[in-house]
Amino acid sequence: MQETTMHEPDRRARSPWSQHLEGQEVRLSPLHGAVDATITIPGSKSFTNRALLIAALAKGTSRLQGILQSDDSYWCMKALGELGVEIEMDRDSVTVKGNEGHWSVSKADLYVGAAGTVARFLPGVLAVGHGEWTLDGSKRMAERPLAPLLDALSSLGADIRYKGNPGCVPLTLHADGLNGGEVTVSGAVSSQFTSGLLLAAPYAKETLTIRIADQIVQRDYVEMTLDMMWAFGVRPEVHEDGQAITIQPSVYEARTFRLEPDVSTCGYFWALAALTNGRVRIEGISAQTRQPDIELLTVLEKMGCSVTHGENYIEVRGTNRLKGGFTVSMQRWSDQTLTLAALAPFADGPITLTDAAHIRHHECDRIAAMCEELGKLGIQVEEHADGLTVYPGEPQPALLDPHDDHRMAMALSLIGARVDGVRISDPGCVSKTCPDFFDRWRELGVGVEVI
Ligand SMILES: O=C(O)C1=C[C@@H](OP(=O)(O)O)[C@@H](O)[C@H](O)C1
Ligand SMILES: C=C(OP(=O)(O)O)C(=O)O
Repeated sequence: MQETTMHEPDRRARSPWSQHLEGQEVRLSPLHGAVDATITIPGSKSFTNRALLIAALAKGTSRLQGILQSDDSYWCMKALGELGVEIEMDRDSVTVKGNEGHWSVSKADLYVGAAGTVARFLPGVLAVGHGEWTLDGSKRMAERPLAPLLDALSSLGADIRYKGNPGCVPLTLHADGLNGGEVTVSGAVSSQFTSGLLLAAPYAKETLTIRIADQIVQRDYVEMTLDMMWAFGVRPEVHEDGQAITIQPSVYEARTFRLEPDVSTCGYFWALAALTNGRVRIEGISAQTRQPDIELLTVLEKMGCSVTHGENYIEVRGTNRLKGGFTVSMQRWSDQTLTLAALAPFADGPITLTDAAHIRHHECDRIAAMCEELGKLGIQVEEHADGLTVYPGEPQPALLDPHDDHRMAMALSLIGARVDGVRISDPGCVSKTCPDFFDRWRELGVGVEVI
């Protein structure tokens, strides 16, 4: 068996909440029989980091229940703590004492890890204050696009100097309040630029209108930001068919808030039911969620699974032969592209995933990385500029590289739950959003050995 060089993970970006930091690889062995479980999943990364930042900007003390404890939320809380925000944790609840954008520490070195939500949401939050902060992140973060957001903030008064690649971290941000007026931003590479401007917008000195130059990929995440702003008492006005949003100067009001489970994480567990002709019920989630990855359920149904929506749960039952032979646009919910790509070899026809060119800018180039790893398993794949086609096949034993990407590791683990001999290097990378993923996998009956 040919074994190629693995991508060197950036371990500095792993938080104290990570696990298997020293683990070289995880060896997976298939479930005996079908999964049959009722489980809960920790809070949504997207809700957690939005709620933390808004609570820090708010007037009063907020209580957030059901937060995610992972690398991405750790770096968010750490940065807020370094700005002088008081955050107290009690299991999965936090209280955050808001300071209305008056950061008490006006000079600090802040680190965002590998968290896109922190890298894209923190600059605006800083720009409303007065001070000078440096911002740095993981090696991959220094390659991920930030320029559309930073250019917009510069045009509103932030003074940003780049220490490495222009438009990327590391950088220094000097702020003396955010101006109002009008600003235009692109949503074609990431929805997070628009969300990052929106979160800060109520604290601009005057009314701010954000114009979106093009089509936002994964638009639901912007809607999630708007919902969260409403929940904390701010009223953004969306106009021009959604292409412009106006925010009056206003202040977030502290709230007590229970966060939803992370639907992106739920996806791996529902997919496990699909793959093993089993049953997985996840409690605490409903189809009414704003989280776009809920769309996975529609595709699982198309593949022959049955989905039951209860009062406070969603259950997936698998099938003994998954159906393929279709194309699906991943533009709105592209975090599940890798999940579907991992299920696809077990379907009865090829599956083509399209409209996801932006995921080449995520934790790794996810299209290229998935094609490479499926290739190592002997699966036929075609790489397209905006996606991939995966053909039915019989995965062969292989050592796989998650490319320092939590979703690559979790998606590839699905294959290890069905066929013998799948090994994945650097199992600790799952800590970006689900540090105990492999314990959960083991509890559901998958053989998991971390060495
Ligand atoms: O705003 C958010 O919480 C997110 C937006 C999406 O990113 P992009 O819009 O950058 O693709 C998504 O992939 C990410 O996991 C979370
Ligand atoms: C793209 C993702 O994360 P980020 O928030 O770092 O963009 C992801 O979690 O799949």
